[in-house]
Amino acid sequence: MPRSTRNARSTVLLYVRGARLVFAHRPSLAVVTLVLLGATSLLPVLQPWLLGQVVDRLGRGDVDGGRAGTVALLAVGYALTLVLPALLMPVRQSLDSSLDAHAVGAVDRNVLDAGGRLADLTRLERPAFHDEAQQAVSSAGWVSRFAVFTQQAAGQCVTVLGLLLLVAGLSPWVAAALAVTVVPHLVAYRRMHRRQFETMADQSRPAREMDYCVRLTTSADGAKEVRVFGLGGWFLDRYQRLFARAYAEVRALRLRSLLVSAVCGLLPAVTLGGGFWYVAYQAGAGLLTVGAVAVYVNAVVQLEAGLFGLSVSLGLMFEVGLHLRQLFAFTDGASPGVALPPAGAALPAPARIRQGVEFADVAFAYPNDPAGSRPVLRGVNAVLPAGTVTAVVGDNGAGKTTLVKLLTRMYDPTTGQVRLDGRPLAAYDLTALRAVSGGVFQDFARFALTAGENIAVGADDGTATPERVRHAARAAGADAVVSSLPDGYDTPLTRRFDGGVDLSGGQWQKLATARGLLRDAALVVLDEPTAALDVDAERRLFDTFRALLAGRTGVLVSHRFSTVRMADQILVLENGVVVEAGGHAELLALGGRYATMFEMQAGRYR
Ligand SMILES: Nc1ncnc2c1ncn2[C@@H]1O[C@H](COP(=O)(O)OP(=O)(O)OP(=O)(O)O)[C@@H](O)[C@H]1O
Repeated sequence: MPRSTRNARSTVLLYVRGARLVFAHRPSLAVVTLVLLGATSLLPVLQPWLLGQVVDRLGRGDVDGGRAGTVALLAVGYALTLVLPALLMPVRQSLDSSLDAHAVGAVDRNVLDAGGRLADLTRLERPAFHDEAQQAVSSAGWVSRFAVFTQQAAGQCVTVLGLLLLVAGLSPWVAAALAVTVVPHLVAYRRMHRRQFETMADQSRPAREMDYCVRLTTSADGAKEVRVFGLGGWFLDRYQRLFARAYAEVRALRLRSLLVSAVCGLLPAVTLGGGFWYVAYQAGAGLLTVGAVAVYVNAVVQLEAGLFGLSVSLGLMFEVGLHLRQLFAFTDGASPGVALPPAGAALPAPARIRQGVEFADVAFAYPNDPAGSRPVLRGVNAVLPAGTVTAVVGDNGAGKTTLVKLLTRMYDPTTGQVRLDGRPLAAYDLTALRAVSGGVFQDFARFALTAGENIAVGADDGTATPERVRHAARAAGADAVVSSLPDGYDTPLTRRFDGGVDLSGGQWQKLATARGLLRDAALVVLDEPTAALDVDAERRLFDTFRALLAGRTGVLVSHRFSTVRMADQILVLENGVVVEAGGHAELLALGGRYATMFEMQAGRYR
C-alpha cells in the first residue's frame, strides 16, 4: 500500500476512534445533533435561492392570483431561513455543552484507566513520562472539543458546498475560483495549527515548572519552609522568567497567525468581488436574471463567512487530530514496564508463602538515572524464609528501598532473579501477587478521604468490613487517633474540604500501618514503619508486630535498631551488596558493620 494511502487510512481511523471515544456514551445525543446540524447547515443555502426566486417572480410581475400566493409562500420561506437559525441556536448551544461535558468525562475516564494500567514505577519515575502526561492532559481538553469541532466543520462543509453549487448554477468559473481560494487558507491554517501544537509540546516542561511554582506557594506542601525562608518572592521571580520566555513564543505564533489570516482572508474576498462584477456584467448583457444577481449577492455574504469558518474549523480539526494521536499514544503506551507472564501461563499467587523469597545474584540500575546506568544493587544474594521477618539495614542510599521495589515488582532486576517459592516472581500473575502483598511504605500516602476510608482502601476486594477496619486500627495503634477525631472514622482527613482535619506525621503513619495490615497478605513490606512514631507507640507496635505477622513473610526496612531487633533475620546492605546476614545476637557477636551501627545508636542513649 503506498505511503500516502496508509497515512490517509490511519488519519481516518484516528478520527473514527476519536468519534467512538467521545460519542460512545451518548450516541442518541450525537444523532439528535446530527439531524439538527443537517437542517441548520442547509438554511444558508436555501436563503439566497429563495431570495432569487422571489426577486425573479417579482421582476416577471407574478403578483396576482395563485402566482402571488407562491411569491408570498417563498417570502415566508425566506423569512424562516432568517428566523430558524436564531431559534435553533440556543438548542444547538445546549446540545453542544452536553456533548462537551460527556466528551470531557469520556476522555478523563480514558486517562484514568491508562494511569491504572501503569502497574509499576518504570514509566512513572521517568521525567519524560511527566511531560507526556502533561501533554496528554492538555490534549484531553482539545479532544473533548472534538464533538463540537466535528459538527461545526461538517455543518460548514455542507453549507459551503451547497452555496458553491448555487453559485456554479450562475457561473461554474466563479464557483471553481472560489473553491480554489480556500486551498491556501487551509494549507496556512494547517501549518499554523501544527506549529501551535508543537509549541504546546515544547512548553510542557516549562508549564510543569510554572505549575509547580504556583502550587508550592499556594498549597500546604512545603508551606512552612516557603514562609520561614521567604521563598514566595523567589518562586514568583522564577515563574515570571518562565512565563516571559513562554509568552514570547506564544506572541510570535499569534502575530504569525494574524498575518496568515489577513493575507489568506483577502484572496476569497477579492474573488467574491470579482465574481460580483462578472455576474452583474452577465446580467447586464441579458445572460442572467436580476434574481440571479440577488442570489449571488446573498450567497456571497454567506460564503464569505462560510469559507472563513470552514478554514478555521478544518484547521481546528487538524489540530484535534494531532491531539488525538498524542492522547492515544499516551493511553496505548500505558502498559507495565515489568515483564508479564504469557496470557494463561501465569502462576496464581500463594495465599501463604511456603518456602520463601530468594534474591539470586540480583543487580539493578535505575533506567532513568541521570548519572548513567549506575548499579544501585550489585549481586544481592539473600533468602527470606517463609513465615519469618527479615530486616534490612544500611546507610542512606545503600539500596534498601530499591530492594523493596524489586520485591513488590515496581521494577524488574537488571540481572539476576527474585524468586518466590522457587519460581521467578515474574512468572506470577501480577494482579494476584499484589493482592497478597501489603505493607507500609516510607512515602506513604495521605489520602484526602475519611479516616475509615484511609484504612479501608488497603483491601479493595470487599473484605474491608467496619470490624476489620477497627481491628487493623487497633493493631497499628491508630484506634486512639481515630477516637479523638470529631466524627471518628467518618472524619475527612484533609484541610482541603470543610469539616476536615489534619493529623500529625506519627498519627498518619499509624493509619498507613493499619491500611497496610488490613488485608490478609502473604508478604508484608514495612519500609520505615516506625520512623515518625513516638517511643511508646513504637514499643506497642513492636509488641503487636509479632502477632500481626504470624504466618506471614515480612520485610522490614528501618534505621531504628529498636525496631530492627524484632526481626528473625537481619541483612546489612552496603553499597548495594549484602555484607552481613544473621540474627541480632549473632551479628552483635560478629562485631562487624551491624554491631558498629547498633553500638553507635545505642551509645547515644547511655
Ligand atoms: N527513581 C530513582 N531513579 C534513579 N535513582 C534512584 C531512584 N530512587 C533511588 N535512586 C538512587 O538509588 C540509590 C539507593 O536508593 P534507595 O532509596 O534504595 O536507598 P535507601 O537505602 O532506601 O536509602 P534511605 O535509607 O535514605 O531511605 C540512591 O543513590 C538513590 O539516589
